[in-house]
Amino acid sequence: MNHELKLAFIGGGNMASALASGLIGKRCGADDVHIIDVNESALQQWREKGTSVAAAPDAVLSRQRVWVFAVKPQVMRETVAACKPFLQPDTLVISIAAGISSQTLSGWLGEPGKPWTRLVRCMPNTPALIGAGAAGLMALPGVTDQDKAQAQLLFRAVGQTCWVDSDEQIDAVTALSGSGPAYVFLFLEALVDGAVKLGLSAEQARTLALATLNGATQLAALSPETPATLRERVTSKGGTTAAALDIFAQHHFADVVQHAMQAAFDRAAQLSQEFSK
Ligand SMILES: NC(=O)C1=CN([C@@H]2O[C@H](COP(=O)(O)OP(=O)(O)OC[C@H]3O[C@@H](n4cnc5c(N)ncnc54)[C@H](OP(=O)(O)O)[C@@H]3O)[C@@H](O)[C@H]2O)C=CC1
Ligand SMILES: O=C(O)[C@@H]1CCC=N1
Repeated sequence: MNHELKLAFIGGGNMASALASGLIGKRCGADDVHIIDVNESALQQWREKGTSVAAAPDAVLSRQRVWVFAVKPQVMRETVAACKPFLQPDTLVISIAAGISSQTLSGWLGEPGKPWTRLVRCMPNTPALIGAGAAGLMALPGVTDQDKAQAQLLFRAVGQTCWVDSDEQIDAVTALSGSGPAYVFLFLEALVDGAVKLGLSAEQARTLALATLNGATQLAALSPETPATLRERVTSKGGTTAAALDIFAQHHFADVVQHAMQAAFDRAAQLSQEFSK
């Protein structure tokens, strides 16, 4: 275990919990992690995990080499301002907030005319909770190779990572894998409800629907064939799958998915505009 990794989460909610649960015991000890959160019940849960906690930024932050900002975008500016007095020249700052651009963040963290560029913007997702996350990362010029390796190590501990080059691409990652688990859960709910309407019990439906999503995605990941070919293999001419896929096509399923992703992407850009003022 790497006890060199001294980590702070500023905001200890859903996403910080998902990340920390993969990291503690694997990349660092609980006592290497410091949590700042305004919510007393969240802090109590962290105390039980063995981390140090504080209700407001404190001097412990100065000793934590990596800071992960994990508060909602709406409170990010005031949170950054409160933490800023504890920044050290070698602090690696990581933000996981949706829709706050690296330029805006580096302005908030830096001084007039001297933006803070030791900054990684990251978009993770909640399956990190079980080590099956997907995260896009982007680094500003002040990030050293060692910092990059450190950030990569952090998020690799809880899933797959992918470096991207721009804030726009982070917004695209947000629309795909950041928000994506919610799309999959929606599809799962629809499959289960559909199966119950067709006469299966909720338990039977859940077991088979989960196994189908899991099996199909594993097959797509392991097979050299494209998803389109794998889909065709399921689809017998004049058979049941063709009947179902006809309905998806009539309702423009692919368009609906792409419109939904565009809305997530646009919302990220809109947040980014709002918070750059
Ligand atoms: N949830 C997800 O799937 C993903 C979320 N993200 C990003 O992660 C960030 C956090 O999201 P999520 O974990 O879902 O949010 P949560 O609301 O679960 O967690 C945020 C935590 O921060 C606390 N908090 C509020 N204000 C402050 C403050 N000033 N200082 C310290 N802590 C504060 C909140 O307390 P209280 O509840 O009392 O306000 C809460 O405990 C967001 O920016 C989001 O865009 C990124 C990828 C995926
Ligand atoms: O819904 C949101 O804004 C956050 C970002 C990605 C997932 N949850």
